Amino acid sequence: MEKMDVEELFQAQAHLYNYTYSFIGSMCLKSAVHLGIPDIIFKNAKPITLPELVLALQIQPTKSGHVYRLMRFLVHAGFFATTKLVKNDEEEVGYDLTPSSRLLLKDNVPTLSPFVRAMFHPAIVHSSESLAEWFHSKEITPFDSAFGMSFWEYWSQNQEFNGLFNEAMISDSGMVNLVMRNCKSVFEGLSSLVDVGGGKGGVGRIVCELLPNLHWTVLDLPHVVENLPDSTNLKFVGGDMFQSIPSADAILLKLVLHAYSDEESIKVLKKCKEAISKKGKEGKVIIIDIVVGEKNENHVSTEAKLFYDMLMMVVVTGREREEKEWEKLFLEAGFSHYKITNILGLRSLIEVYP
Ligand SMILES: C[S@@+](CC[C@H](N)C(=O)[O-])C[C@H]1O[C@@H](n2cnc3c(N)ncnc32)[C@H](O)[C@@H]1O
Repeated sequence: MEKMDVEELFQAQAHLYNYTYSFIGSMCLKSAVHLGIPDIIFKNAKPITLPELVLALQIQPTKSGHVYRLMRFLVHAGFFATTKLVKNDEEEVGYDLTPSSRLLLKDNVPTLSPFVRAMFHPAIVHSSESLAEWFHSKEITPFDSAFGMSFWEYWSQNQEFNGLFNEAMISDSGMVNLVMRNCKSVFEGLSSLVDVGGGKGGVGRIVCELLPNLHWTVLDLPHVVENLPDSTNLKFVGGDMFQSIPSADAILLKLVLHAYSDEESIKVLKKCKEAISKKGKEGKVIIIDIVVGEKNENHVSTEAKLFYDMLMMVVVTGREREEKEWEKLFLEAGFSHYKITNILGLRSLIEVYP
């Protein structure tokens, strides 16, 4: 065989093995979160040596040697960095945080620790294992095949899952909320808005503080909004977006439509159009969600968006859409034009007009 062909084959082998073993990478990340390694390093206030880390972990003494191997992998994967430390004239390696592991600090704002924990829930991991069989089955999603009910039914019936996922959604959406203040102009001039599937009202609190004259209503499923107290211009309503949406100048759908099929999304968008047309004037729908294939994407962000799409395929009926696919939904729901702005990291802001 030619030298070049062999090199290419070995490179292909490495590529294949990397994806075959990426679940081991996920489990190493899970271990780091469950063992609390990011918080231990943060509390140390300076790079931590291996013996210090082992001591702080309070693990079985026989496992100490394996911590080095776990850290070597996680350093390679970019979750920790190493620096050289000199102690008693001896050189030692110190482990430090990287921007990715800073996002895993429990008490930091923002933190993605609850999000990462929830994604490792056995219900998610287990349902993704039946993806291949699902292509042959008549079940709507691999999650339905695995649990005999939809993800939404499982969420409402399982107390632990409900708590874990609500926290996960709050932490994921906290990343978008970081730059929500920069979106003030999108909400200016509106006197009322319904935040459909608005969860615990995270965005509402931020925007209402900036625009005290804007009346913000969160519409979400009754079990999500029960017992949430209203404030001056923020109120919570339990309901079902497929049944009815209160009228307002604008509707916000943040991280909602990607969890639903095209048919379901068109149904919701039609209800939104009715809701913004009731007052005699036509308002707008504001969508915050992933747009796949945007100009400013790099390899890492494209991969994250495509992973999200696979997750939507495993657990719900939704999908991550390219601009053309979004446009098709808007036109079918009776809207005439839209504008996409990309200032929210993995998510984009789409303003849709009747
Ligand atoms: C991914 S979360 C997004 C929450 C919030 N918009 C945010 O960005 O943090 C999706 C939300 O849609 C809500 N939801 C799902 N089905 C719904 C329905 N039929 N009617 C109203 N809300 C619904 C869920 O309860 C959940 O709070």
